Amino acid sequence: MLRDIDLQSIQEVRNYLEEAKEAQKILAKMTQEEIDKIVESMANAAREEASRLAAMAVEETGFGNVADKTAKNLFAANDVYNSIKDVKTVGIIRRDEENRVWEIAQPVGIVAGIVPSTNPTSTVIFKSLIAVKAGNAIIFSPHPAAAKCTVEAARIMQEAAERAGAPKGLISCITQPTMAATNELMKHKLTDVILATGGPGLVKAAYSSGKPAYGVGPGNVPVYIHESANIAKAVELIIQSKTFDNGTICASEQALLVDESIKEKVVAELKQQGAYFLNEEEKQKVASIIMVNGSLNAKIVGKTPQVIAEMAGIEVPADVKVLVAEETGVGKEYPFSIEKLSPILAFYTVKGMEEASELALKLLEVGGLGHTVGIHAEDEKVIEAYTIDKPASRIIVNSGTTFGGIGATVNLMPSLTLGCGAIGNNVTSDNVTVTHLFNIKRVAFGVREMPKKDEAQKEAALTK
Ligand SMILES: CC(=O)SCCNC(=O)CCNC(=O)[C@H](O)C(C)(C)COP(=O)(O)OP(=O)(O)OC[C@H]1O[C@@H](n2cnc3c(N)ncnc32)[C@H](O)[C@@H]1OP(=O)(O)O
Repeated sequence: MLRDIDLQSIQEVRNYLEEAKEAQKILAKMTQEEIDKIVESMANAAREEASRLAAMAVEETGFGNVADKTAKNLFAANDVYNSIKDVKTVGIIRRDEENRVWEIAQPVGIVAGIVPSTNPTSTVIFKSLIAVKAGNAIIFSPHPAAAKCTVEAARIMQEAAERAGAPKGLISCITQPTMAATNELMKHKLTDVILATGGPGLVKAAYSSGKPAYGVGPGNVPVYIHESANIAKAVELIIQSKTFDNGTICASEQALLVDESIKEKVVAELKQQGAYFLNEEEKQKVASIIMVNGSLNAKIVGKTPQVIAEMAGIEVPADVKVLVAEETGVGKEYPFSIEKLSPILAFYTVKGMEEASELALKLLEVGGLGHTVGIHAEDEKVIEAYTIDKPASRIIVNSGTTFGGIGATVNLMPSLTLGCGAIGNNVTSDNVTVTHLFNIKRVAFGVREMPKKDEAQKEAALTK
């Protein structure tokens, strides 16, 4: 039985879809220069509003911190923008005269953008930029716990687009987030593609909608520290990455797999750089708040180690950056082994690469198949042997996995929607970007002829 609010929100979606259809028709007639001007204006506005949107997101969700959320918004406004601004997306985008094939960009039309509560404004900036650059309209479905800041981010993007000549209704956002509205958006005949970033339930709903969908599965990133690693540097990179926005990015480190031969040095370095190793009693207390009803407890997501410690009934010094628990088990019965989206790390000791490999696979099977793994090592032979069979779409070497995964510190496509490939139930293993939001039509000229029928028969007789 639908409630009044469901009916109202469904009507809101239908109105946005009608407006988006008209807006996209206008956009589809624009030149590359006109579209580029609009996208540039959007990126500029995102840059100007980065810190205000970050503050709104922290206030509304209680996840992360303003400085890092500002950096995340700026990552979308700068890195993502720079990576797409020169991509051709209008008309004939490639002429291969040697093979006589031309490629023509065809916008997908209307994109449904599902936005997670962990990255509620940066995802809007990112998805708006790639959708409009590819010639599409986009309608956002915000997470209920982050609706205000997501609506505001979409408003800023739309107004900036309009200032540069875009039509009304190109970018919009559901203001009353209900599952009825989100389902309407995902299933409606006017919706062409879904870009779903968020919790597993919603990604599954996107795949079941019958529409083409780019969904993003969960991460559970294991990071191997091999004995050849530069330990001090590796620990510095890991702490910076793991603590960014209090651990809310799905490519952030979840478990360290450390060679036994260097364990003592790694532990000392971690302690030196702000890690707090939980004793057995403290470990049990923290373990008891990591999960509720078999899933991650949203109350610990994006919180500081001090807040998490207090929730667990323990006390840690004010300068602690990350909580670490030594662990040997893997699976839902071992809460430290799951994706925690907070500054909590599991620490495993391994006897060399083979054991690390087996353990990494088990950790990925708990919930991060196809997502991301990391390795810190100087020996390239080890790097090659370790990485080659990993079921992960991004294998980040000697860099924090948060920044590596999203393409900030390695040469991967800058993105806030990270595909996990078929093994993660995703259609792509790419970092999703503008090229995923237009289709390519190919004009192919005849360059050879099929053999004529009688000639083909003669040839067949001769070869008998
Ligand atoms: C590159 C990157 O970093 S992408 C990051 C993407 N990854 C993630 O977001 C991590 C996965 N997310 C999660 O695990 C969870 O969202 C958490 C732990 C962060 C927060 O959890 P919670 O808010 O408690 O739960 P959840 O996100 O599942 O949603 C709560 C409710 O809102 C509903 N909801 C979520 N999104 C929407 C939406 N767009 N529209 C309508 N309803 C929605 C859910 O269906 C759920 O409803 P229910 O309580 O009736 O089942």
